[in-house]
Amino acid sequence: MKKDKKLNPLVMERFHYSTEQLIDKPFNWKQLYRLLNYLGPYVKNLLPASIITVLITTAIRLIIPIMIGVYALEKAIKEEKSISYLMWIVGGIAVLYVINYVANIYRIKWSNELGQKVIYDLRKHLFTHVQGLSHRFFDQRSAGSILVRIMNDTNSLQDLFTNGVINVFMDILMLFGVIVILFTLSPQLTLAVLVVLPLMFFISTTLRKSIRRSWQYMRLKQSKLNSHLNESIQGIRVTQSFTQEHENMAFFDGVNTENFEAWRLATKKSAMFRPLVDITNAVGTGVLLWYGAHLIQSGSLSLGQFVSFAFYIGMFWEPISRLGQLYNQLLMAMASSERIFEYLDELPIVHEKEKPLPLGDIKGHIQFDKVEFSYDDKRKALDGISLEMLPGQTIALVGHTGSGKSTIANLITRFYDPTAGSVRIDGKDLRDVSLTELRRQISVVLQDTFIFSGTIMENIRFGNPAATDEQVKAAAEAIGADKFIKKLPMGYETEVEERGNILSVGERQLLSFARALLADPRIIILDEATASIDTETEVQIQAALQTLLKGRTSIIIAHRLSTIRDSDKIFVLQQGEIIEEGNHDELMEHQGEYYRLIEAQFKVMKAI
Ligand SMILES: Nc1ncnc2c1ncn2[C@@H]1O[C@H](COP(=O)(O)OP(=O)(O)OP(=O)(O)O)[C@@H](O)[C@H]1O
Repeated sequence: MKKDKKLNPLVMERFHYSTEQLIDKPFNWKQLYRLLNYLGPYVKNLLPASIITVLITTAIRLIIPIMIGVYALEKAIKEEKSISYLMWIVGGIAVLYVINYVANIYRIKWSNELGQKVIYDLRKHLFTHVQGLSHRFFDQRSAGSILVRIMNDTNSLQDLFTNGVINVFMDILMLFGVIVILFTLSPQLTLAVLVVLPLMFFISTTLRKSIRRSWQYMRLKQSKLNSHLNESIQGIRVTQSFTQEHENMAFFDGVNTENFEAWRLATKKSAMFRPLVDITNAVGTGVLLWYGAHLIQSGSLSLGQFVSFAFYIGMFWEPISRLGQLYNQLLMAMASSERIFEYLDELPIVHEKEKPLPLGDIKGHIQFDKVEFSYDDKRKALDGISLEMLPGQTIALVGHTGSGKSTIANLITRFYDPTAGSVRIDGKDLRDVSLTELRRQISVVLQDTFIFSGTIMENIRFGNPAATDEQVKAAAEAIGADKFIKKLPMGYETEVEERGNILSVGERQLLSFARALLADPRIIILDEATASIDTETEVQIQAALQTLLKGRTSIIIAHRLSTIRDSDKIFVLQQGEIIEEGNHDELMEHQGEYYRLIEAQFKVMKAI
């Protein structure tokens, strides 16, 4: 890279990426058993079918060398000198090859299907499980790291299930068959040739271990590269506005080089493996020829037996080499499955009782009774909150940043349970009622509206999947969102990307209001956007709010004076405690914290 600008080393230190550790765990039988349980649904169809094809192909491969060496060469040609005998054997071999061909096609088809299905099940299980986990789980992890486990870790198990399980069976069978046949043909020659076995063993274990480590190391570098790339693209706007492209590029260059070097080392080591195995084979073949010739001369081995023997020796190394590879594959799979099972063993902290109370249609009466809550068991986010919100009331929560407003909203939707005290809706403790029934009747409109990839129509329909197009449009009209939607190139059918980048902040807000209106909840929680929007949009949003909040218990984390002033009750929070409550006029008269907050807001507005 051209060094056209001097880099500040301090800036380079800002790049921190937590990468997974190199895992070189010992073999864990319990975990393997748990993993193999995923084969359960296939023990009656795909698994036995694949095993039968393996049995057929292995048996045929074991029979053919005997037919060539002992029967064709020795019996038909040397002893009987009969062409028709030879033709029968050749015909038999041809038939066996055809059967082998067909069985192989099905072996590959079925074992691949088995592998794919197991991974499909595992990924589905993992995704379903992760989706049901509590907010705390997602607080502690980045979306990227969760993605890696659901995709990469399950992928790395695919090979094990596609080839590993079936091949191990085939290889063990083959090895066993070959050894028995070799000893039957000539025990002396077998022992002589097997002197290279320790050499083979040494290469397999030592070199393979080192190869595996270098591939793992390469993956770590790759994951660092991925993280940097991910962050760079996600934050590209900020990078460009602070002109940090040069630093980004320099770091990228560094990681890219590291990745390249790691890859080069890994391929270099891998390339050494095959020639070393070939050398061992060559030594084995040398011993075979030299000692075999000696045995033939002394009359203790026939030529036909020798030929068959040579075939079998060729077949002997293949399963050994593959079993070594499988062992590596298993260790890698152990590392991945450990990460997968760690997620699967994670239980939702907030979970429904076995027999939850039916909630029915709620009125929207909310009570907090001496509620305490902490996210991390260290700092209290809520400290003894008691409050009441009556059905249909509009409640404003105000206070400095970090005072606990969003936490109150999180407890009403039961994303977390209180550490002490209780939250009740219509007199029922939230821990006793059905979670689905509860959340179905509450809508949350967040400051940063999440737009899903799809059309505008689909995004609004997210509030109520059963709604018709007309109902969606009616909701958008009631909120006043239809004006901007109609101006879009395809109207309601305009595609928006995941983050809704083509929409402005105000438009996204209106879209989320329409979504919430369509859900028609009894309780609505609204985190007002702090971003300043133009007066016209402000007026539009105020009107939309009136439609949205009418007849529902509404909790607003309020920033706009107009919302605060119109609300039935205001709770002022400070460090997790309610320090004042009342309506706007009462609190202004009191001249306490609320008064100071409003004064400060006025000063800011005047300054603007
Ligand atoms: N997921 C979390 N994990 C750990 N601590 C958290 C988490 N969310 C919030 N907190 C902490 O809990 C406290 C209360 O946060 P909360 O989000 O309720 O404040 P807030 O009043 O809504 O603030 P803001 O107006 O900035 O949104 C803060 O000290 C915050 O740092």
